[in-house]
Parts: sequence; C-alpha cells; structure tokens
Amino acid sequence: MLGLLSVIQRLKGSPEQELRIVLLGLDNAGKTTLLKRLASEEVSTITPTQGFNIKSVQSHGLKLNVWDIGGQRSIRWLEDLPRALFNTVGKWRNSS
Ligand SMILES: Nc1nc2c(ncn2[C@@H]2O[C@H](COP(=O)(O)OP(=O)(O)OP(=O)(O)O)[C@@H](O)[C@H]2O)c(=O)[nH]1
Ligand SMILES: [Mg+2]
Repeated sequence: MLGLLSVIQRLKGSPEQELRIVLLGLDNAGKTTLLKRLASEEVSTITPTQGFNIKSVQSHGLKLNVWDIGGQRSIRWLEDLPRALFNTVGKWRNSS
C-alpha cells in the first residue's frame, strides 16, 4: 500500500490535485480492505462488496477519489464499466 502511495505521490502535479483510482480484482483480493486502510477506518468487519463503493479519501497529502468494485463473479460485468468509459472518452478525443 505504501508502495502504491509513493508511486501516486511521484505522479501528482500539485498538492490540490485530485486523483481518480479504480480498484479492480478478484473477490477476496483485499480491495475494500485497502480502501478502508487508506481512509483509516476499521478493517475487522468487512463483507464482500455488492456492487461498488465510491469514496473520497484524504491521504498522505493527496485527495483520492476511489472506486472499489466488487469482484464476485455475478457482478464482474461492473469491471467492464470503467474500461468502456475510458474507451468512449478516448474515441471522443480522437474524433474532435
Ligand atoms: N492476511 C491478509 N488478509 C487480508 C489482506 N487484505 C484483506 N484481507 C482479508 O481478505 C478478505 C477479503 O478482503 P476484502 O477487502 O473484502 O476483499 P475484496 O477484494 O474487497 O473482495 P470483494 O468485495 O468480494 O471483491 C477479508 O477477510 C480481509 O480481512 C491482507 O493484506 N492480508
Ligand atoms: Mg470489497
């Protein structure tokens, strides 16, 4: 986690900058635990994510807007959502 934060800190341009992060991975990988640790919240009672959580976290001088997407097979289609959004935005940029 600290490794991730140090990479993010190197990427950021200014202290006011916001970063958007999408957490993707198999169920039980620890995505929600990571998000709660970042937010300094209790991590002892985490249940599998149904759908997704979106949280704004102030951590290590950074403002992070984090999407934590549930990894269970039944809701794995949600993983395609951000990819589809990035592709669509890319196509708009290329066509303008
Ligand atoms: N030992 C160990 N257990 C962890 C770690 N991170 C998470 N866990 C445990 O792994 C289990 C699953 O963690 P979650 O954070 O719910 O995993 P998730 O990726 O959000 O799972 P879904 O919401 O189902 O997609 C929990 O019982 C956590 O306590 C870790 O770094 N080490
Ligand atoms: Mg989860």
